Amino acid sequence: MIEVEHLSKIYGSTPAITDVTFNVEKGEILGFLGPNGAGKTTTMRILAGYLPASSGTARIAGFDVHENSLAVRQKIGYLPETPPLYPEMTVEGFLHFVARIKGVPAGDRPAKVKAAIERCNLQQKRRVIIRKLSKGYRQRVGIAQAIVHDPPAIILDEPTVGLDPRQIIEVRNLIKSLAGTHTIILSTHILPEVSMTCNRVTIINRGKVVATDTPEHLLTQLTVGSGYELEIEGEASLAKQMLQNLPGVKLVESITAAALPSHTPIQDGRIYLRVISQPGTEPGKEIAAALLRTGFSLYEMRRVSATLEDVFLQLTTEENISGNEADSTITDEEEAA
Ligand SMILES: Nc1ncnc2c1ncn2[C@@H]1O[C@H](COP(=O)(O)OP(=O)(O)OP(=O)(O)O)[C@@H](O)[C@H]1O
Repeated sequence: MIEVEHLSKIYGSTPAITDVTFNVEKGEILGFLGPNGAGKTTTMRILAGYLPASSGTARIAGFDVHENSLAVRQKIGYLPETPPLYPEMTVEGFLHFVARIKGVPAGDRPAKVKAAIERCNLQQKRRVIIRKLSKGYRQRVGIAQAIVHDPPAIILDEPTVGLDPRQIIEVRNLIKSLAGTHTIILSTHILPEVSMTCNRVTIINRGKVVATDTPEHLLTQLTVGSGYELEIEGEASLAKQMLQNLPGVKLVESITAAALPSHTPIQDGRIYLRVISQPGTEPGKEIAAALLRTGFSLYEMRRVSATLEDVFLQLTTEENISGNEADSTITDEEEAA
């Protein structure tokens, strides 16, 4: 339904996105995830036909966004970061207006507006002036204006920014209810948004796609993974070597003091290790038995699960290392948390 191939955009001499390629299948919700400045809005605006690309192509329902921009605008609903609302209009009046400019025939407009109002749970507010609505309701009106002409594809740029936790849940549920009948791209810099809402995720950093996959698959593909954290006494290199050879163990690494949970009392002579298991295995019993058999004292053993946050940090950090530049990724993640 949405096909993006080798898309690039350069502002002056600054590349905002470079060689971006991804697809979204019919009925799917794709999360477009990246830190601030990664190039999400630029990509969304090109797809919505509001900005020409410097090179590459994007097609929506088979129509090229540049060559057939009018047809594309009929096929998509777009919610920009700041919803384009007319504050002095009523919700219903505004949606009628949008339906008209989106080319919905006059006879069909009442039914389309009613459907969008119901879908976005705005029945109680349909006669209210937009200026008087809370931010959460305004965001629903923003989504209603994106879907009022019943487009097959919907592009939502950071739809939950600035909402309170209850409103965030409501908007996420609304987006999920649109999947299946609609194809959705949802841009966000908030990780939980992706794992809670999306079937697949494209991760973008510094204008380049660094991964596209299901959230579950991303977790198993990378060196981050589920495993165990250990506090033991003994020689670190011997423990690592011994554990590394156990069946089901993928990786053994030291945990630095800075990475330990803040409540951990660091004891002299103790070593702290993270053992990452092979996907689908649970070598906990073997690890404990091997440690005791070889004379290491085991003080603590905790199961740990990888999160999408680990994947995101790993991918964006690898990108930074290869780009050899500092980045604000950690700050963005702290913000997201
Ligand atoms: N009109 C513009 N002129 C010049 N540079 C721009 C312009 N718009 C965006 N950029 C730059 O392009 C890059 C990508 O910006 P973009 O807004 O697409 O990122 P984003 O992922 O949407 O970030 P955010 O989450 O902060 O909105 C950034 O480095 C930004 O500074």
